[in-house]
Amino acid sequence: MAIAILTSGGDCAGMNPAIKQFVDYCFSKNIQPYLIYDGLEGLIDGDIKKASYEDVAGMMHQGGTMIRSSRSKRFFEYEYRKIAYENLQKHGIDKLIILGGDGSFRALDQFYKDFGVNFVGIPSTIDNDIFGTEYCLGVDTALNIIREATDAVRDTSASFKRACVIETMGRDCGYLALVSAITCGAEVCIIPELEYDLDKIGKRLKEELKNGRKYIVCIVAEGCNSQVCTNTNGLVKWLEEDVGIETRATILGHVQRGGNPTVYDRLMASEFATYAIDKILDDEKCNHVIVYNKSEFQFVSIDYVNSQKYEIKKELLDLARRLIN
Ligand SMILES: Nc1ncnc2c1ncn2[C@@H]1O[C@H](COP(=O)(O)OP(=O)(O)OP(=O)(O)O)[C@@H](O)[C@H]1O
Ligand SMILES: O=P(O)(O)OC[C@H]1O[C@](O)(CO)[C@@H](O)[C@@H]1O
Repeated sequence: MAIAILTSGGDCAGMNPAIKQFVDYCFSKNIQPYLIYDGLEGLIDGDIKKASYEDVAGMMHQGGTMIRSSRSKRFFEYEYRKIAYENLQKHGIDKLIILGGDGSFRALDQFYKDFGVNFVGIPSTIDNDIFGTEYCLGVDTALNIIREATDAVRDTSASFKRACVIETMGRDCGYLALVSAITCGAEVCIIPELEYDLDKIGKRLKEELKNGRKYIVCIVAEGCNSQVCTNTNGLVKWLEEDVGIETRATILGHVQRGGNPTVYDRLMASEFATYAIDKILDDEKCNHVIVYNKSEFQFVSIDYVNSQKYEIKKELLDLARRLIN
C-alpha cells in the first residue's frame, strides 16, 4: 500500500504547505509518500517519485505548487487513464490525495470508477466556488493580495481625484469581488450574483462627489465578462461619461493566484491534509471530498459536491447591497 499526492487545475497558495504536511505526516505514520508531478498530465506520463524530507524542505512559505499542476485533455480518455493506472501500479500506489477544484475531483471519481483507486479531494481554488464547503484553500491569500492591491490603487486614485475599477478573478463566481468590496471599503461592487441599478448608483456617486468625495473604488468580478453584467470596460466608460470622473482600470489577473500563503491558508492546508490522510488510511473504499463548514471538517461524496452549483450565502450578499444601488 502506498499513497501519493498531486495538484490539478488552477494552482493556489496553500498547496505547498499541504504537500509538506502530507509528506511529514505520512513519514510520522511510517508510510512512504509519493509525489506526482505536473498533475494529471504527470500521472499519465509516469512522473511519479518517492518523496523525501528534502523534497519538501523550505516550501511552507512558497506560493503556487512545487509539484506543478496541469489541465489535461488526455485524462478525459479511458486509454490515457489506463496508462495512468498502470503507472500507479508500478509503484504500488492505491491511494491518492488531490488538491484542486471540482473538475479535478470529477477526474478522480471517474478514475475510481474505472480502476477503484481510492482518493480524497482537498478543495483548493481561489474562486471559492465548490459546492458543499464554506472554504477552499488559497482564498484567504488571494483576498489579502486583492486587499493590498486595492489599498495601493486607492492611494493613487485619491491623489488624482479619480475613480478606479478593479477586476478580480473568480471565473463565474463573484466571491472574491464581493468579499474584497466589503473589506476594502469599495463604493461599488458588481458581481454576477447581485442585481444592480446603475442609474441609482450613478445618482449616489454624483451626490457624493458634489459633497466632496475625492475618489471612487469599484470592484468587479471577472465573471461579469461572460454574464449579462457591466464588465470592467463598460464600467470605466460609464464612470467617465455618465458619472463624470476620470477613471483607470486595473485587472489584477494572475497575481491573485501567487504569493506567500497566509497563516490561515498554511493552517488550513495542514488540517485539510491531515484529516484527508487519516480518512483515506481508515476507509477501505474512499472517493470523498473533505469540506469545511462551521469550523468543522467533514467528508462528502463527489456526487454531493456535483449535485448543486455553489451559491454565496445570503448574509454575505446582504452586506454588499448598499454598493449596488
Ligand atoms: N469528467 C472528467 N473526466 C476525466 N477528467 C476530467 C473530468 N473533468 C475534469 N477532468 C480533468 O480535471 C482537470 C482539472 O479540471 P478543471 O480544469 O476544471 O480544474 P479544477 O480542478 O476545477 O480547478 P479550477 O477550476 O480551480 O482551476 C481537467 O483539465 C481534466 O483533465
Ligand atoms: O490560469 P488560467 O488557465 O488562465 O485560468 C484562469 C482561471 O483560473 C482561476 O484563477 C482559478 O480557477 C480563475 O479565477 C480564472 O478564471
